[in-house]
Amino acid sequence: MASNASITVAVRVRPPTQWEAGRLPEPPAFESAIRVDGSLASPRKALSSSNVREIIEIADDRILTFDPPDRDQTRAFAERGFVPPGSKRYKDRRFMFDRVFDGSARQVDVYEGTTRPLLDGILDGFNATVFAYGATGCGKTHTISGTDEDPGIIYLTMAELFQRIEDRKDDAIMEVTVSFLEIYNEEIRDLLVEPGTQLPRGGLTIREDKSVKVANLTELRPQTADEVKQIVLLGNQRRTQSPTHANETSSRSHAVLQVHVCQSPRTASTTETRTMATLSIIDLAGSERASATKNMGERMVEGANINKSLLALGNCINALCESGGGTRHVPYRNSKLTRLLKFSLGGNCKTVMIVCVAPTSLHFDDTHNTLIYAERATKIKTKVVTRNVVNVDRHVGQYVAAIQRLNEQVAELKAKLSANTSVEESTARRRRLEAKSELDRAKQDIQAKANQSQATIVEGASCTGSLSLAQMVSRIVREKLVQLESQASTGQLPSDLEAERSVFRDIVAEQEAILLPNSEMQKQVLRANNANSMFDAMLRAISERKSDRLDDISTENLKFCAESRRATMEQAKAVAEKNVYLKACSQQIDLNTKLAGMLARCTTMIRDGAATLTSAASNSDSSVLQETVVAISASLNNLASQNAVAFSSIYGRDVISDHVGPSSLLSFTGHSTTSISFKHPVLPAQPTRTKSSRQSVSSPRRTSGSPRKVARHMPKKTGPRYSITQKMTDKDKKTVQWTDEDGSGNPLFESRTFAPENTFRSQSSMSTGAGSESEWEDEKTDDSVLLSFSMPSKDGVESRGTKRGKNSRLTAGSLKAPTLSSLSESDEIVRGEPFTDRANVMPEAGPTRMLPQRTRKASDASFLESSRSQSCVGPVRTDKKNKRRSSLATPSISGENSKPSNSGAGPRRVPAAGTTPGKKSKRLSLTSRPRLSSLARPATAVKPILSFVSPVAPDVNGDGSLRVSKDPKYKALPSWR
Ligand SMILES: Nc1ncnc2c1ncn2[C@@H]1O[C@H](COP(=O)(O)OP(=O)(O)OP(=O)(O)O)[C@@H](O)[C@H]1O
Repeated sequence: MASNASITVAVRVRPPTQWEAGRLPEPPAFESAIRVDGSLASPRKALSSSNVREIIEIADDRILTFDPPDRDQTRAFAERGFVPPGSKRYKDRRFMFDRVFDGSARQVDVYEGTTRPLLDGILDGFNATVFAYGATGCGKTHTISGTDEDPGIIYLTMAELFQRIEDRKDDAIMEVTVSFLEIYNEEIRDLLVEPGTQLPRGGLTIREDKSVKVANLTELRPQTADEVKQIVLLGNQRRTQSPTHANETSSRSHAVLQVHVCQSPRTASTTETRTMATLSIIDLAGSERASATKNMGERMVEGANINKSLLALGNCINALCESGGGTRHVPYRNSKLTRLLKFSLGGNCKTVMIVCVAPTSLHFDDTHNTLIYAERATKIKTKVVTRNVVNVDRHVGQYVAAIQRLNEQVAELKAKLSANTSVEESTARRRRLEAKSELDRAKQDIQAKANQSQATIVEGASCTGSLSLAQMVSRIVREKLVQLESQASTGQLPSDLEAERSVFRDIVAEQEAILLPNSEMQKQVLRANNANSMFDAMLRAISERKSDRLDDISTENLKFCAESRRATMEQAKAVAEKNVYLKACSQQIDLNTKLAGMLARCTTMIRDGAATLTSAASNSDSSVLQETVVAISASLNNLASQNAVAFSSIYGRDVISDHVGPSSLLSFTGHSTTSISFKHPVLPAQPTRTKSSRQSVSSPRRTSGSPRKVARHMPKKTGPRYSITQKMTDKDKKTVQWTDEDGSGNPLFESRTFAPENTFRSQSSMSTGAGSESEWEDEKTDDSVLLSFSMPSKDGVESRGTKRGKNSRLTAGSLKAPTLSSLSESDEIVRGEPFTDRANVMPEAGPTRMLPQRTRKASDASFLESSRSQSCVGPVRTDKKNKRRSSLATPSISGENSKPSNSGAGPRRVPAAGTTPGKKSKRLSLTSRPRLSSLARPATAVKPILSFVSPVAPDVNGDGSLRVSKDPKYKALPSWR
């Protein structure tokens, strides 16, 4: 491969030095000095005393004009006087070079315009030389070496060379060696010899073969451009420099930096093609005129040698120009410099000559000579440049080295590969870790949101269940109410039905209040729906979010996680709703159980009351009284029989016991009806069965001074009432009403709890058929039971007569409800309290109170607590609730109207939150109020609504059975009316 080339000549005009700049005239110094008429114009400004002027005018990047005409004619006249026409006042010579750089050119501009194009050749095996030529102090050293802060061509060239070697290192093995010498007084000196070593610093000889080499020259192998820069700076320090008149740091020698680049391709062929190239960068000493430098002595000798070598260089250049690359003799051997540059000037080399000139007239002649010198160099025609390629046939012995090298190469490539693999692995691992942490973060977000929302959502589900129950209660009661309303439209209702209607209206109103859109429960459901929607949206957002950090598996994982969390939430909602229904069922069963016992006891007491009245009537002298009492007695018997029939049809057992003993009325001190609660799923304990407990029918005695709110919940008109055990007071408004009245011939069992102040809880209780704790907290202690009966038809009674005559035991196992066997009264047994001691006590204030007042014991209070705690209806209870419970339980023990049987027992009274200790709580009561009007109303066939009964057999013998009386008097069923 060959390349046509001649010497590239570039001119760099240095900027004026500070000293020069101070003597240059400020442009424009004068206006036009010659007038149109030829006379001189008077100068406006005083002429500068200095004769310094710029003598280089740069036309473009290739052309400059030396000593151009001065535009200031006045000044020209002042400087040079009159010039006859035809004679030339200025040199005004134009030079054209390959590149011209003005004073503002930067180092990198010069590098890119001169040396950089040589690099391609160097790496392709072409020799190249760059030398700076010029008069002393014109900027050669500055251009070639530069300073540490503003490095010159050497540093910039080496930096790019090493960069290109780095880029090619996969294809070729490249070696760079550097030598640095100076030619001082025709002596070659090694600038890289460390002082104190055995190596000779000077006196080196040139060996010329196909190339020119300096023997015993130190060669260094720098790896970076910075190392080369340090080498050059070090060499420059060792270079001979002396201050001269022209330059404070004048180089008194020619400095030659040679960079040898040898490269061999990474192949394993039998022949190896090596390319070698040498880049020589030469900083010549400055030419100087002895007269100008005023050098004496050693300096003058130096200058003479410098001039001699430069003259030899000029002669060589002249010879090269004249020969045109031909055979004319070129006197290379006249100086060490030309010998060294032999192949750079006329040989196989690309050469760049950087000519440095000063810009001012102070260096007029030097600049002129230099430009002429440089112009001549442009005419040098070098030979065709060829690559320095050596094909080395490998000797057998070299194969070992080649194999060794290849092995090293393989190892190197393996290392690279494994490095790449490990990089890929580490990248993959990092991405996995990032994905995992992102996934964990997303899961935590989901969990946090679930934790945040779950309580609200689950509570909403409970409220939804409660609303469903309220709807059901509302619908059922409304059906009954519609029947009553239609019956009322045909005529005035009897008082018991009127009361029932009023109660139903209240129930419906309460239930519908719950169902109103702005009710608390509906609001809670709304809140829960909102929370649920937000939760769903959040899950959607998280599971569908796009993240660069998440890989496919993590994305799927996140989706599954979100679905799983959604399913978990749905399950929690379903469980909450189910629990509402389960507790409602449990309460219903509990309620039925207790009401069954109450019915049995009341029926027995009615029977006993009828017998007592009959006996009393026989002793009376008044026939009217006798007749009345007998009639009442007959009605009571009829009522008892009817109840027994109803009981039998409901529970499948006869309620009448054949037990003969003292009258239940006489022994009655209260019964366990106080334990009836529409809210308590926990069954009362098994009582110790006694006659009195079996036969007593009494309304609960009020033991606490808590206020009654029942007045407003009571039927507005309940008609005439009479109490079996007491006279009703105004406060006794809370009732449970049993009626057989629906006209369908079915016994109707209705329970009623009147609304407490907390509508929500009241309605919830109604929806479940059981009162809330707050509603029923007093009913166990002080409320009577309102019983309303219809007189059965005689046929109806007789049709059941045969059954009534039998002894029958009502046992847990014989009851219909399959869940009854799970119920027990063990707590009563454990407590050892007689059944009659339980809290179905009568209001002590009643004037008609027949039996001693009994109070509830602590066990009743604890039962109250335990029962209340199991209420599942309504919002989650708070501390307020707990305090209230305490306050509710205690009055039954320590109320001012009660006499605790065990003063040491019972819970401590704690004032309810929101109420003052002395404030009466608003609670409902269970009252037992048989009504004459109800008794007198003709009965229709009754059918129980409730089919579940408790295993608790109320008022039974110790074995739990209930015996039916065979007393024939019960068969006489006179109508009350
Ligand atoms: N292009 C330039 N820009 C700024 N300063 C320059 C430039 N060229 C030269 N100089 C300054 O001019 C002064 C002389 O320069 P330099 O030493 O490079 O000249 P020289 O040609 O090497 O002289 P000699 O032949 O005597 O060694 C130095 O102080 C240098 O910093």
